[in-house]
Amino acid sequence: MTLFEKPKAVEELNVVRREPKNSGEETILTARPEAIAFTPQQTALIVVDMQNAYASQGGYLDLAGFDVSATAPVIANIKVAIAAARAAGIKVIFFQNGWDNQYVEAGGAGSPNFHKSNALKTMRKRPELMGKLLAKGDWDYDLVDELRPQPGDIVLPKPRYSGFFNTQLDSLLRSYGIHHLVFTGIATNVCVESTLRDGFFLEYFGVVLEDATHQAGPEFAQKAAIYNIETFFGWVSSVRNFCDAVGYDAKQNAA
Ligand SMILES: C/C(=C/NC(N)=O)C(=O)O
Repeated sequence: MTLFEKPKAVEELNVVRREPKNSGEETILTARPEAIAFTPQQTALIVVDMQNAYASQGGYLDLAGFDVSATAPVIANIKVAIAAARAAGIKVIFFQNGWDNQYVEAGGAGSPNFHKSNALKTMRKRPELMGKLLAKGDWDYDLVDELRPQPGDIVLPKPRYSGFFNTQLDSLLRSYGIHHLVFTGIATNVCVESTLRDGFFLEYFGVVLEDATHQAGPEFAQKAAIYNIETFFGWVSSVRNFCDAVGYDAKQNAA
């Protein structure tokens, strides 16, 4: 079997294929509600906001009262997905959410972000945290140690939940000829879903690897986001299926 040959099990299934057809060698990702075909050269792996703020104890979500105790397996799964993407020639794009340490980019009281951001609200309650939560240059803003960008990866700062808002994402994807986006990161129900939705409106095919994501809030928020994506905006798959699709043996590469 060559690297991107279709596995027998999915050959017979209903497969979503973009038209005009992808120009490179195609592979098929097992997903819900149906399998989806993509070419690695026209696909990006999007790593959403894997910062201490969202994934570490003592980071913003934790301080704001959200449960981050189950993020370690998510980090480990994202690490595998990143390695598989790099090995297959899939562009890896990291997002970092946040603002300058004076919070000018967060918007003032004229911005809904000022009123809805739980980071900003937490800092208004606890002024000693001002200049720390989601502030560029602080530990909270940094990507977690386990997920470090490498040469060839792209790192994009973003000031709001959607990765398409006020960033270079759309123009970068267009210049690379990328139209399939594979999503990982935190939080499924906020920045992952917002970015995937905006991508849908811009004609990008979005797939979320559900075991490489984690919600902000109760478990029903994860279930609802996954339901929305699977039913209305895109496709849902797993890190294992992604590795299989690109011919990456996670076990062998872990050794
Ligand atoms: C709640 C929240 C989520 N961000 C994200 N990266 O999904 C926030 O930024 O306040």
